[in-house]
Formats: sequence, structure tokens, C-alpha cells
Amino acid sequence: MPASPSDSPAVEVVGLVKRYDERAVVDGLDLVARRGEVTAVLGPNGAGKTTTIECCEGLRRPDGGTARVLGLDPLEDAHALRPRVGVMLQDGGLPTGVPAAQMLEHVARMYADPRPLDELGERLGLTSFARTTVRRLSGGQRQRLALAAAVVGRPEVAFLDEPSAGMDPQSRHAVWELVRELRDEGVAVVLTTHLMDEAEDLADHVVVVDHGRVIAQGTVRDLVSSADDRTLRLDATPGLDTGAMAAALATAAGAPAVTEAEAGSYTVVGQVGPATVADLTAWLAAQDVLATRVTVGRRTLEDVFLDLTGRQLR
Ligand SMILES: Nc1ncnc2c1ncn2[C@@H]1O[C@H](COP(=O)(O)OP(=O)(O)OP(=O)(O)O)[C@@H](O)[C@H]1O
Repeated sequence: MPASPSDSPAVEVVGLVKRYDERAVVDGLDLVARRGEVTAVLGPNGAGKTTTIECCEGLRRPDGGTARVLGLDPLEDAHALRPRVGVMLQDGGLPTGVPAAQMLEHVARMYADPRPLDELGERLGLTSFARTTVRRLSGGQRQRLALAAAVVGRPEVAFLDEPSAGMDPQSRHAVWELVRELRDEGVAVVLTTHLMDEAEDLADHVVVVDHGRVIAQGTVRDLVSSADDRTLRLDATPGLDTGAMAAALATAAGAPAVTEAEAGSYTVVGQVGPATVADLTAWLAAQDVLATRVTVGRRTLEDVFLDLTGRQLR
């Protein structure tokens, strides 16, 4: 049976390449995003996330590979895609001299069946600054307005570049609720984020990008349980010998990886069980060190992300 249009991916990127000054910042990247799913693209600063999304939005011309959105070419078919795709850019990309409400009304008029503005304004908390010009909005207010502009036209695909960056917790939850609702309405939501809790909470599919390529992907559950390791977190005196700690735990925990991510805050990843905790406390007692906190839990998406992409700054 031929695939119906709704079975085909809403976004399909194959072997995408984008170079700046001979340097490939996107280097053979493949990505699929489906209708009714939230696809979260994660990666360190400079990994190529925004560039990839901008190729899908028709804002950049790829140097290789293809990007298709709703089966169309984002550049050649830009006119046909405009009413069907919502875009929230990282820097807002909004005109700055007009009041917020006026800007949104103007955007809404471009669509056949826009969302009711009062309802959208209410749920994203836009009413308190409706008459403020865009340039005078705070960062979080501008983000909320940009999100409203991206979804007011009832898009089939929404590209949201760091949608909740710089937002207070209340706004972030309002954004998450809206994203879930879009997904439930069948929208393909593609978002980038540095917030691992955002990805854990929202994403049906996570794509981890580094150096312009996909290095891991799957559901959050796939990614965190690909190893059955657990993480032990320890708060104690800063500067403990992590090598010696790893050696002390080696019998109980296999070959654990011990790191001091922040001063006095240690992470042990490995086959952590009751004997590991016993060996750790014995080792600490032998050093005359008091643990102020020991917790054991599953690996989080952040643990997986740091394992995949390393701890050095980009
Ligand atoms: N117009 C441009 N000219 C030259 N280099 C560029 C241009 N746009 C992006 N780059 C470079 O491409 C690389 C990828 O940038 P991109 O914005 O796609 O990364 P990102 O993964 O979205 O990062 P972040 O998490 O910091 O937003 C970076 O090294 C950036 O400096």
C-alpha cells in the first residue's frame, strides 16, 4: 500500500552539509521529524543545530544533502510552505518598533484561520505587555511573543529554536503546555534546547548533534537505558582523589567512572549497588571525610549528554 502523506515524515533531512569558510559546520546530518511528535535536537554550543533548522526553514542554502519539509523544498517551495510552517528564531527575529499586540495581529492577518489572539495572549501571558513596543520587551517576554507568532497560523510543522531560553519557570511551563497541545493536535514540533529537563519532559524523539552530525538518537528512555548503569552522586569535601575513589569502588561497581563536576560534587557512574555504597562510605571514613549527601538514581539525560559530548567547553 502506498504511504499516505500523513505517514511520511514532516521533516526529512538527508546527508545535510553546510560549510562556512570551507569548514563544515553541518557535516552529513540525517534527521526525521514526524507529525504528532516533539523532536528535540540537543547538542553543545556550535554543534550545528540552528544551522540545520535554518536549512529546513529555507533561511540557509545547503552545500550538500537535502532537507524536505512536508515533502517540499524549503527554498524552492518557500511560498507554498509559508502558511504551513511556524518558525521561532533564536534571536526573536521580530520587528522592533511596533507594540507587541499590533505585531501579533499583523502576523495573524497573514493566515486563513489564525488562532484566537485573546486566548493565545492569555495563555502565554502577553496581555500585560500588549502595548509595549517589541524593542522594550524583556528577553523572556520577547520569546513568548515570538512563540505566539510562530504558532498563531496553526502550522503543521513548528520549528522552535530554544523556545524557553531565558524564561521564568511560570512562562516555561506555559510554553511546555502549548508545545504538548500542538503535538496532540498533530503538529510536528522540532525544537532545539539546552535544557535537559525540557527534553526529558517534552520529547518523543531526541536527536543529539555534535560537530555537525547526529551522534545518538531515540526516545529519552532508549537513551538513558542504553546502559543499565546507575549514577551515584556524592557531596563531600572538594578535591578528593577521584582515581583512588574509583579504585576503592572497582570491585563492587565494575570499572566506575568518577568525576568531580563541581567542587565537592562527585558523580560515580557504573554498576552501582548496595556494596558500592558500603565501599564508598568505608573509603570516605578511612579518609576522615564526611559525606553530606549520597544519592543513587538512574542516569539522567544530562548524564548521557555529557558522556556523549564530553565535559570540555565549546
Ligand atoms: N553565517 C555564518 N558564518 C560563519 N560561521 C557561522 C555562521 N553561522 C553559523 N556559523 C558557525 O557554525 C557553527 C554552528 O553554529 P550553529 O548556530 O548552527 O550552532 P548551534 O548548535 O545552534 O549552537 P548554539 O547551541 O550555541 O545555538 C558555529 O561554529 C558558528 O560559529
